[in-house]
Amino acid sequence: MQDTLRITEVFYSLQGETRTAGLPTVFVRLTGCPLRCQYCDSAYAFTGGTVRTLDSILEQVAGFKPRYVCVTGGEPLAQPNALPLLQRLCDAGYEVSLETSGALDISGTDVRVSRVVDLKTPGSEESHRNRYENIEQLTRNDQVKFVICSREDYDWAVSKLIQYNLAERAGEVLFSPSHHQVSASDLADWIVADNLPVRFQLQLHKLLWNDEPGR
Ligand SMILES: C[S@@+](CC[C@H](N)C(=O)[O-])C[C@H]1O[C@@H](n2cnc3c(N)ncnc32)[C@H](O)[C@@H]1O
Ligand SMILES: Nc1nc2[nH]cc(C(=O)O)c2c(=O)[nH]1
Ligand code: SF4
Ligand SMILES: [Mg+2]
Repeated sequence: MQDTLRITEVFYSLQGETRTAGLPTVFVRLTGCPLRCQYCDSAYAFTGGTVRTLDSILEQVAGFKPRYVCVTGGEPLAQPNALPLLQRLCDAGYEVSLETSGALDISGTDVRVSRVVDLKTPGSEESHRNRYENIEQLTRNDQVKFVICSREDYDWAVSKLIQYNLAERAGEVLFSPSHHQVSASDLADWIVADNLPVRFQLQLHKLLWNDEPGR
């Protein structure tokens, strides 16, 4: 029996988020997530999916001839075979990123992977799941993300930024508005007013394609 993963979709699009936003990227979306963030835009990946071998996933990715590959979900790290998938994608020469909730241990991932660790804010209703031990693992190749639902979430994110010295520890700190839950321009204004060392983000794929699955 070969190594398998449960997969919701594999698609080629423009990266909508993170430090590679705007660059053509293959997405591998793994099925299943132990969290239930109130804003989740990927709830269609909680169930269903297809069990596939690593070989078949690698072969499909190669068909797009990408430079960038993003492993997302669902929660990728909830499936043990996410780790060999990440390693094999790196071995194949792609620049690999991993989107993770930060609720599971990130320490087993290949060092070549840029881990995008979402620190869940109180407004997500899943902040009790944050695994703060992950912060010690972060390197300059990694990214930390806050999805902000309100001014209270913003203030919370600033307190974590300072408490854990995140701007020094990670290569990027990303502040993104929760889609339609906080004014994007208000969030931008708060960041400028506070002179924060963070990168403001909008989800480009929602502006371009209104959140269609597979984009
Ligand atoms: C769908 S999750 C999959 C990976 C992982 N489960 C996680 O939460 O990071 C990918 C990213 O989309 C973000 N996201 C989900 N719903 C969103 C929304 N409504 N607005 C903004 N970002 C959202 C998540 O916070 C996360 O950073
Ligand atoms: N275009 C595009 N960029 C993305 N970046 C992260 C995504 C995700 O769902 O994790 C995503 C997505 O679903 N689509
Ligand atoms: S952890 Fe990620 S996939 Fe899971 S519910 Fe939250 S945003 Fe959605
Ligand atoms: Mg998405």
